[in-house]
Amino acid sequence: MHVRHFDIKGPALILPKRHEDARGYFYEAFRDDAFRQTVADVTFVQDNQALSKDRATLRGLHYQRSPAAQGKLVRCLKGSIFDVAVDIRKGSDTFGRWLGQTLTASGGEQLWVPEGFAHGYVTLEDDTEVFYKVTHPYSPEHEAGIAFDDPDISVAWPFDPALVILSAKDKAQPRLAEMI
Ligand SMILES: Cc1cn([C@H]2C[C@H](O)[C@@H](COP(=O)(O)OP(=O)(O)O[C@H]3O[C@@H](C)C(=O)[C@@H](O)[C@H]3O)O2)c(=O)[nH]c1=O
Repeated sequence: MHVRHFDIKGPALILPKRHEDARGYFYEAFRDDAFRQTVADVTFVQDNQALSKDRATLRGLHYQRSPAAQGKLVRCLKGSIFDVAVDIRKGSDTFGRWLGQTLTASGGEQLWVPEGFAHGYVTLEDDTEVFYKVTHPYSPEHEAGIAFDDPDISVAWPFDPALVILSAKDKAQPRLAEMI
């Protein structure tokens, strides 16, 4: 697998090596030893899968508070997304900055979003399925969110913010400044 890093320290883009033949392809979608050595020495404890029926469905920006903070390893099983991580690590040089990456089922790219980041994505196609591994179990009492359109963060989402499809919860998320 090939690993790329970003200006914001911590997150990584993972490009698994695909073996193609006449039948199709084979690849190691996740390998614990390689991940620990080249990306992060973490243990994944839960796998999540989400289907979004419509293009422009936006989920986020979400995180779990300490001591239930989660690292997330995100990929697309069907369709494609624009996946976003926002640095909310207190004292970080890049606090409040975001990075975005297109993840496609056809390309197999994976984004590693460590603890200390809020995470969100928007679907680029109808019937998009997202799969992600997390390093801490779901804990509703530690769930938190930030408005996807917080002007202090200014994520360049690939859709008009007025046109995205949101959950009731995500329509009412606070701004990052209100969280501190
Ligand atoms: C996240 C989660 C939700 N649920 C339940 C709660 C609720 O009834 C239903 C849907 O939950 P949500 O509306 O929070 O789903 P969703 O908006 O897809 O939330 C997810 O968004 C992305 C961006 C993330 O990064 C994830 O960590 C998670 O927060 O699923 C679980 O049972 N386990 C879980 O781990």
